[in-house]
Amino acid sequence: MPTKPESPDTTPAPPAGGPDRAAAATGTTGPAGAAAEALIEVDDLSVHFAIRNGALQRLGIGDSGAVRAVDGVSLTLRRGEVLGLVGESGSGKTTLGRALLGLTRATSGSIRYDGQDLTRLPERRLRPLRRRLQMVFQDPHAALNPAMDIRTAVGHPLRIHGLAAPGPELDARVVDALERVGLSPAEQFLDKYPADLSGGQKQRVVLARAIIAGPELLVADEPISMLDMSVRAKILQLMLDLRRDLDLTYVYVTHDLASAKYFCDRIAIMYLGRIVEIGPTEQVFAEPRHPYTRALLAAVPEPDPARAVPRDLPRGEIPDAAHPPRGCSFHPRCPVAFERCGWEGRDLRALLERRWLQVPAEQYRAERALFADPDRIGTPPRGTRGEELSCDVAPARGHTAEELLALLRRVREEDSAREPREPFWRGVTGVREVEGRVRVEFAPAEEPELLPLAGHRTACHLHR
Ligand SMILES: Nc1ncnc2c1ncn2[C@@H]1O[C@H](COP(=O)(O)OP(=O)(O)OP(=O)(O)O)[C@@H](O)[C@H]1O
Repeated sequence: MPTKPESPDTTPAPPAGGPDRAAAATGTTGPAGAAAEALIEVDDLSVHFAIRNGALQRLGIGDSGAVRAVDGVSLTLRRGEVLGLVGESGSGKTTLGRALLGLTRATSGSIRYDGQDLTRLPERRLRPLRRRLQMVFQDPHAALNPAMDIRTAVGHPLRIHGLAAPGPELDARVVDALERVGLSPAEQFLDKYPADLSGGQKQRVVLARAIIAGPELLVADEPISMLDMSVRAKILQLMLDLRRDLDLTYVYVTHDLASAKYFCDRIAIMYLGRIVEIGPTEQVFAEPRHPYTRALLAAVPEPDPARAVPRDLPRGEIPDAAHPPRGCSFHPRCPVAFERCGWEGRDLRALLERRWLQVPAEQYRAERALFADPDRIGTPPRGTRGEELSCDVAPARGHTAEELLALLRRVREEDSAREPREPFWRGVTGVREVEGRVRVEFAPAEEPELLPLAGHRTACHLHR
């Protein structure tokens, strides 16, 4: 790993609507100092992708809704910083990164850059801005056209933005860009094709193409993950050198905390379309506050076996972004969840599924047979965040609500006697019979807001 240069600034950006708003967006309430200028301000940004189930919808019985890839994100990107967007697959990092460049359209919210709201600009007005807002993709092999020589590939942004016509001036600028990314003597690369280059060289060409038109921001989406281990650190170091020499700002999209630790000034931890923790990298690593951040950090391989920590993330998988969990999206996986985190009907289903994996087969069959439709307990309508304060569970034909009620009470008692206790029951305020069904009632819940804590910001009810 390269040595991380001194951070240019980890103090808050100047207020963009009052100090509270600035603090909320930057993820820090650190001491005032030489405030870095805001390059981009994102306010309450959402990107939802419509789910279309064409044939069924035409019949009026289809499943509709939206994947909430980015869901109410606010942040300020400061000029000259490296901001990491970190999270598991599906957390919305790439979509947020693309939205910052206008490559993916926002559903709502704003992205202010250079006095304009990118979310409202038509494509023809976005196009000239792309010279200053560039993307570096994960796979350098796919990013380069195999039939295009390096001269043409790297010079392409200058041509499409009308900054240079083919000829000596364009060639000189291509040579300069290639030299800046460490490909020298650059002239020897001009007539080569991607197939003539190694993976690391291709990523350098991709970087040369990204910087040639004088950008301000590079959104780099897993720029080293497809590269050989031996060249990853060199590419990150090159990117840091380019930032210094060309006054660049980076958004670094990654699921790899180790590289984020060395590369980023600040990191935003994303979970299911939201930022759950944001702050200066050192602080987030030294004092992670959100249980999800802690779980991610615990999953980073520990080189020192004496300090080995559990590698697994908490139980369960990242939920479907088409209907995120009620309250805090992380609560179904959270080891320290409590009453107000947003328990709901599908958590009961997950609990029963876990139980049925553990009990003897005969007991599993007997218990499952009591439920009319155990696979759909608590399933919220597609496209909605669970909002129900209770969930009704119907008994199977031939069984009664009393039998179901007795079973659920027994499960609750068993779970409550166990260590560690099952957190689900902490959010259950009542289990009773209503009109031939069993109603499970839940404590009120809110979505946690990003609030300041220990120099960074965390969205977790534990820290309110
Ligand atoms: N064009 C699209 N149409 C529909 N759904 C999409 C689209 N792009 C992304 N999604 C969905 O949005 C959610 C967020 O995806 P995104 O790629 O932004 O996450 P990510 O954190 O970058 O994941 P990865 O590391 O796997 O790229 C996922 O549920 C994904 O399936």
